[in-house]
Parts: sequence; C-alpha cells; structure tokens
Amino acid sequence: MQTVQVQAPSHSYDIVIGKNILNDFNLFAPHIGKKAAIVTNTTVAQWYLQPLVKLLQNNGIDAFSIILPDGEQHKNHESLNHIYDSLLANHADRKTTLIALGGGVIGDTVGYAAATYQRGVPLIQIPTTLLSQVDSSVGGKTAINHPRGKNMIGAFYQPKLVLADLNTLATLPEREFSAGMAEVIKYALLGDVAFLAWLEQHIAAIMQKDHTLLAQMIAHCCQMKADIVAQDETEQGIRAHLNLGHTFGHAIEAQMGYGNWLHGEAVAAGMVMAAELSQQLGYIGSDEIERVKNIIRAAHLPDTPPKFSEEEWLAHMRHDKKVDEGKMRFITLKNLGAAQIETLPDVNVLKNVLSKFTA
Ligand SMILES: NC(=O)c1ccc[n+]([C@@H]2O[C@H](COP(=O)([O-])OP(=O)(O)OC[C@H]3O[C@@H](n4cnc5c(N)ncnc54)[C@H](O)[C@@H]3O)[C@@H](O)[C@H]2O)c1
Ligand SMILES: O=C(O)C(=O)C[C@@H](O)[C@H](O)[C@H](O)COP(=O)(O)O
Ligand SMILES: [Zn+2]
Repeated sequence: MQTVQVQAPSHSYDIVIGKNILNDFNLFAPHIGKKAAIVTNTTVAQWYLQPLVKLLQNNGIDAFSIILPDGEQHKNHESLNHIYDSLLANHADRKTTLIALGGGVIGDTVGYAAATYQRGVPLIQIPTTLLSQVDSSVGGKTAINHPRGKNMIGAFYQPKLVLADLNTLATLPEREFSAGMAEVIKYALLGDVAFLAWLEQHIAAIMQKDHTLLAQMIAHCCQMKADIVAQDETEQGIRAHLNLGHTFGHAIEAQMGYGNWLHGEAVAAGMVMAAELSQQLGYIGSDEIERVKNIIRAAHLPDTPPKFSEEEWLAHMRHDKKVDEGKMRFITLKNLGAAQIETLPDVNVLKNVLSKFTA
C-alpha cells in the first residue's frame, strides 16, 4: 500500500493506492460521517457496490446508494438532479458523506454534487478506472458537461480521501485501460522525460497489467499531480500544463458527440496535435513527434484525430477554459518533458496544424 499526500491550499488529503483496500474500514473511518451516499453507475454497481454498502453498514454507517446511467453523455444536469433528489429523499444533511464509486464521469459529477448540495458536503473518491486513479479523482476539478463544451459547469472541490484499489482494474475493458494511459503519457510529456523513458521501457508489461509496475506508475502520476495542485489549486498558472492535448481533445469529444471518442482517446490525438503545434513553433523536431506517436500507439491509442472543418475546430476551441479575455492559449512543448502555456504569436501557426486535420 502506498500513500501520496495532496497538500492543496484549501485542504490536505491522502490518496491511498493498493490492493484490497476497499475492504478496510479503518481507511474510511476518520473521513466518513454517520450517513453516506454511495453514488455509482449501472456498470460499476455490478461488481463493487454491494461489498461497499455491506462494509459501511456492518460498521454502523447508514449507507444508501444512488445508481446513475453509464456514459459520458450522462455527465449532465439530469444526473446531477437525480443525485440531489435522492439526497433529499434520504434526508441527507451537511454531514452526509458522498462517495463517488466509478470512473471520471462519476467522480466529476458526484464531486460537483458534493460541492453544491447544501453548499458543500464531505466527498470520498473511489476511482475504479485507470484514468480516474491517475488523474480525475485527484486535485478537485469537478464538473458536468454542456452540449456546447466539456466540463463547462463545475467547481474546484477537494475530496477528503481518495482510495485507488488496483483490483478494480481487473474488470476494466482494454479500451478503457488504454484511455487511462493517455493521461499517464500526458504527465511524462508535460513534465518528466525520465518517466517517458521508463514508460517506453515498460510499456509492454504495463499493457499486460503487471501490478508492481502499475502501482509504481499510478503513484508517480498522483505525486506529479499532487505537486502541481499544491502550487496552483485553481489553475492560475502551472496547473494548466495538465491540460496538454485537451484544447484539441475536448473539441474532438464535443464534435463527435460525448461518449463516441473516449476522453483518453481524444486527449491522445490532441497531444499529437499539440506536439505538431510545438513543431510549427520551432520547439521540437520530427524525431520528437515520432517519439510521441510511438508511445501513443504502443498504448493502443489513436495518433490521428478525426477530420472537421476549420470552423468546427475553432468553434469548440473558443470555449476552452484557458481562453483569456478572448485570446486562445495553448499548452505547447518546449521539449519532451517541458510544457508551457502560451498565446500563439500568429494564428496561422494554428491554422497550419488544423489544415492537416480538416475535412
Ligand atoms: N476532474 C479531473 O481532473 C479529470 C481528469 C481527467 C478526466 N476527467 C474526466 O473523466 C472522464 C473520463 O473518465 P473515465 O475514463 O474513467 O471514464 P468513465 O467514468 O466513463 O469510465 C469508463 C467506463 O468504464 C466503466 N468502468 C468504471 N470502472 C470500471 C471497472 N472497474 N470495471 C469495469 N468497468 C468500469 C464505466 O462504467 C464506463 O463505462 C471524462 O468525463 C473526463 O472529462 C476529469
Ligand atoms: O486537473 C487538471 O487541471 C486537468 O486539466 C486534468 C485533465 O486531465 C482533465 O481532463 C480536466 O477535467 C480538464 O479540465 P478543464 O478545465 O479543461 O475542463
Ligand atoms: Zn483529461
């Protein structure tokens, strides 16, 4: 079992990473109220809901469950209202703990419900996908989507505890595991070229889910995110580096219809586009682009985005949350392992990149 501490300015908490940790009530005990709502979806409920309900009830917690439909297309107001309705029907008060049991869709939606129900109730994140274990359960970004843009309605709201149990990855479909690898690769590209070399060395065993390597990799990603969040909880500066590939990736998700391209798949193709933008700006060369594409392909992820018209690309990108008083800002790579945020000197640099991916 490993623990990574997130020392966010608003609140410090632990991420516990290990096997069989969801059976251990002692991990929950300091952070849970007398009443708890476990929020999950129809897929995750099949394996992980009842054991958790029993664990909590056997330890005297008044636990009830809320089950949402599965999918990115349900990260919306309807799911949120379903949570609020169930909380009210079950007389949840300000000390009722919300437990998000699932991937990033559940984590983001339940996180936002926790931030807003009665102006804020305690939240525990139990991430059950690779993506949510390395990224979405950590750092306090919570949100639902709007038809016009990803994560448009949300709040920064930190959990009290994150429990990442490696055993849950056993039931995760391969495509979802690969999607999680996109965010792992993101950490290497934005800030740690030695980690990129480590991933290149071990990618075959990682894709075979070697548990020793997985535990090491998940803890490393959580530590990198914790370090960034400790410096910049609300994305005034360096936290934006975690958005590498996302300006393009979020455009792909929204334009394709939420759920058709997985978030990780869109981020993978988006990181190739960000790398090409960095090449256009003269920072990296074709060897580096090939290295980015190779690790993405090795993780069974797409290295090419779908084709949209230039106007479609730009319409989505104008909603990006990094837009600053009307000016788009991008995360580019000065080098592999060295991200930066910048306003482009000339819009034609962007248009040159988009022209390769324009229908
Ligand atoms: N808040 C953040 O910082 C942050 C960071 C990255 C991504 N995100 C968001 O996270 C979402 C993507 O998360 P995701 O990739 O986890 O997708 P997801 O939550 O949709 O989960 C992927 C699929 O796997 C299923 N699943 C979950 N756990 C399982 C398990 N153990 N076994 C079998 N199936 C399981 C889910 O039901 C779903 O069908 C996006 O909405 C993205 O915007 C947020
Ligand atoms: O934690 C962050 O900060 C991130 O940007 C992590 C991203 O992987 C994640 O997809 C996030 O939800 C994107 O945030 P947004 O502000 O662009 O919606
Ligand atoms: Zn992401």
